[in-house]
Amino acid sequence: MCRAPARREASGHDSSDSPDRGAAMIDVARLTKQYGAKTAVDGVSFTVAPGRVTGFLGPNGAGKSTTMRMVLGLDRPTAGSVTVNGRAYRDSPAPLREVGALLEARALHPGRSARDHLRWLAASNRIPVARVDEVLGLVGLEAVAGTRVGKFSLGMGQRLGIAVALLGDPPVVVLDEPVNGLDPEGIRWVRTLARRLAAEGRTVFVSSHLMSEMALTADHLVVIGRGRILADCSMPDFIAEHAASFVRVRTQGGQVADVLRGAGADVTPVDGELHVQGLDAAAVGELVGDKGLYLHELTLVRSSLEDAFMTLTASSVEYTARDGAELAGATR
Ligand SMILES: Nc1ncnc2c1ncn2[C@@H]1O[C@H](COP(=O)(O)OP(=O)(O)OP(=O)(O)O)[C@@H](O)[C@H]1O
Repeated sequence: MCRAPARREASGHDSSDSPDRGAAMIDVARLTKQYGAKTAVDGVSFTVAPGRVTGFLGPNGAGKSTTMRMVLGLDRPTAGSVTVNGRAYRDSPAPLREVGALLEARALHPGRSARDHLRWLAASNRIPVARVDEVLGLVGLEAVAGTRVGKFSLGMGQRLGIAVALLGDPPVVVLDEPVNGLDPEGIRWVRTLARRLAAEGRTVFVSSHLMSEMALTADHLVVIGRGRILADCSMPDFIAEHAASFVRVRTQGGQVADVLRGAGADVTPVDGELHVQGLDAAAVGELVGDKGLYLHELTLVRSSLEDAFMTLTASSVEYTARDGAELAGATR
């Protein structure tokens, strides 16, 4: 089901209990973050499971980055808890080996080369230095490994950020807007990488504003709006539940619409075509054929993730604009 999970009690940050090391997952329990009077995250609970890509979606200001920052111990929850592999991130003795993360705001030393940056991180996390060239290869930055990071394009910076995330070969990977600034080839590369990491059994948690990209990348979705969970379900279930598919029919005259309505279908004329719900394409074709009528087009139109997302979050967009175009812009 595509519902937000029932609220449950916070499990606390106690890391002394034996964590379930076999299941490298992120467990968020009644997580709340307040900034003064503003509740950025409001009692959110969900689990990010291994072996699949979980997409994290929500309009601007929904609380995605704040949640991800709390997962990574960069922000302290006002209430509730987050555990990764059974314990709080800040209690991990080797965080980079446990969770690899790419966050929107990167703190890179502009005068340092990509290789030196990674070597410094490897040394301070007791990661073998040989892993540095491995990850540079993985993200396609070998040729510019000696270039100062300050000269990097946005896309190269994103690749370096992903190299940092993968440096410790972690079982859990958190990527906040990983395709920002990437060209189409880079976007495809991130998609393939995320899917491969999940296929290797890792826990992959990704936020993105690019719906078409998320639809191709994620197996499971957690959708947040105004700090609350709106949906937590598989990609197909989310789309099926929040956006209706229909059969598009082109024909001449009104007889076909009458036949379909007579069979109980819901028929809406739109710009010279009929949008039919309540009958599948085969049934439409057979009914019309039985009456000896002709069709010029018969197409199943599947609704997109974007349709479903817009339907679900329409009332949750933080900066709702009167103008429809601005509203679409508010969800990027
Ligand atoms: N440090 C802060 N101080 C005050 N308010 C904050 C702070 N960080 C975030 N907020 C507010 O908390 C809410 C959630 O912000 P957050 O950045 O988590 O949303 P988001 O879903 O990541 O949005 P976006 O898609 O725009 O990045 C917003 O209203 C934001 O203005």
